[in-house]
Amino acid sequence: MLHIIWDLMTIEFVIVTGIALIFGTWVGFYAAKPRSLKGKHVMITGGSSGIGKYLAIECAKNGAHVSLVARNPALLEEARAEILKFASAAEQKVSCFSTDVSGPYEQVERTVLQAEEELGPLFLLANCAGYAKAARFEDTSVEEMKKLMAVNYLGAAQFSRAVISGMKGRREGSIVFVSSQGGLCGIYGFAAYAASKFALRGLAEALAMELKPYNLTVTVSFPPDTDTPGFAEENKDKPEETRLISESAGLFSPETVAKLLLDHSLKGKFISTVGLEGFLQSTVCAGMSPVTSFVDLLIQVFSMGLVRLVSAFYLFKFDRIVVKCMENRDKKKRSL
Ligand SMILES: NC(=O)C1=CN([C@@H]2O[C@H](COP(=O)(O)OP(=O)(O)OC[C@H]3O[C@@H](n4cnc5c(N)ncnc54)[C@H](OP(=O)(O)O)[C@@H]3O)[C@@H](O)[C@H]2O)C=CC1
Ligand SMILES: CCCCCCCCCCCCCCCC(=O)[C@@H](N)CO
Repeated sequence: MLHIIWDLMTIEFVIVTGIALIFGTWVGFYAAKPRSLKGKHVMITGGSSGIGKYLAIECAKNGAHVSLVARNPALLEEARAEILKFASAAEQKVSCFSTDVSGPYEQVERTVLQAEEELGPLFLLANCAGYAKAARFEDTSVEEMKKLMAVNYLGAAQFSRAVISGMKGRREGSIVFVSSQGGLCGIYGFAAYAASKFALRGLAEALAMELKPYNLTVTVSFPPDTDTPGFAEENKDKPEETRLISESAGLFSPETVAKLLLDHSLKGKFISTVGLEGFLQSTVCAGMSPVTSFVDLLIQVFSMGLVRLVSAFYLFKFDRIVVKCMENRDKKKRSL
């Protein structure tokens, strides 16, 4: 009996994947026309390092003027010089703004105003500034919880709030949020971090509905572990459990994450994922997120049950990791 159900589900999956692939090829190559960035102004918070910096490089390659927002002025200048090398035209500009995204709102507004004076009206805002702190919940200070929320969530919310009226008036533009695969399912060691990344999804969904009539799109990216300076920092004191569980979604380069994110954003896709696990996870977590891709909707409709089953295997594996790590720690303690 069980194997008949399994066979039926497999057949269903193969048919759906087949249809999706044919449609996907058609839509991907012929129908979906990405918007052009030539001469447009793109603002990237967290643009001086990691995913944000590579996103800036991609935008520069596509002919955009780029404004970078981060705290450290030296790092900003360094990134500016690197990004300029990738500009496709001599008149392209890259400007730096040393602003804390979690600082006072007046400062955020001033940064946006100044950047628009220098580089023109904003076409795309990418909220990449953020950080991760991996620790068991009882080892996480309340201060750290507040800071994660202030930088990862409020930072993105304040910048979005500051650019929206202008974009609505112009009837063109796009907002990008960088969440995380840890913003789709809560895992060991990421309690405080996950909350800040889940929050971004709620914001993005509501905003997408508000902005759609104004021809504005919202994209939220859910990257897996990405090889950046921020990732190296997070690894210094990351619990073994968090590392092992995260690893099951793979490790990707910031170039890959940034390229996909820009492509998805310019095509108006709401969800941007990287890798097979990322795609499967976004499928099972599709919920009531906006429908921006017919192919994705088709895949979600026909494979949701099966992918949920696959997710149960992953969760089972994660629980095993947690138990194993606990046993190993106990063993070590006893041998001391
Ligand atoms: N790397 C990874 O494995 C993953 C990362 N992400 C998310 O992607 C985003 C980028 O991460 P990643 O590229 O690894 O990080 P990096 O640490 O390499 O870069 C972070 C950037 O954000 C800036 N930044 C940090 N805090 C603030 C602040 N308070 N105000 C203004 N700017 C700030 C940093 O500059 P400065 O310090 O000078 O301010 C820097 O430019 C983050 O939101 C992260 O949570 C999501 C999934 C996986
Ligand atoms: C059918 C379902 C399949 C799903 C399998 C995949 C499950 C992945 C678990 C979560 C991975 C969390 C990575 C967070 C990376 C991150 O945000 C930090 N590195 C930040 O710097």
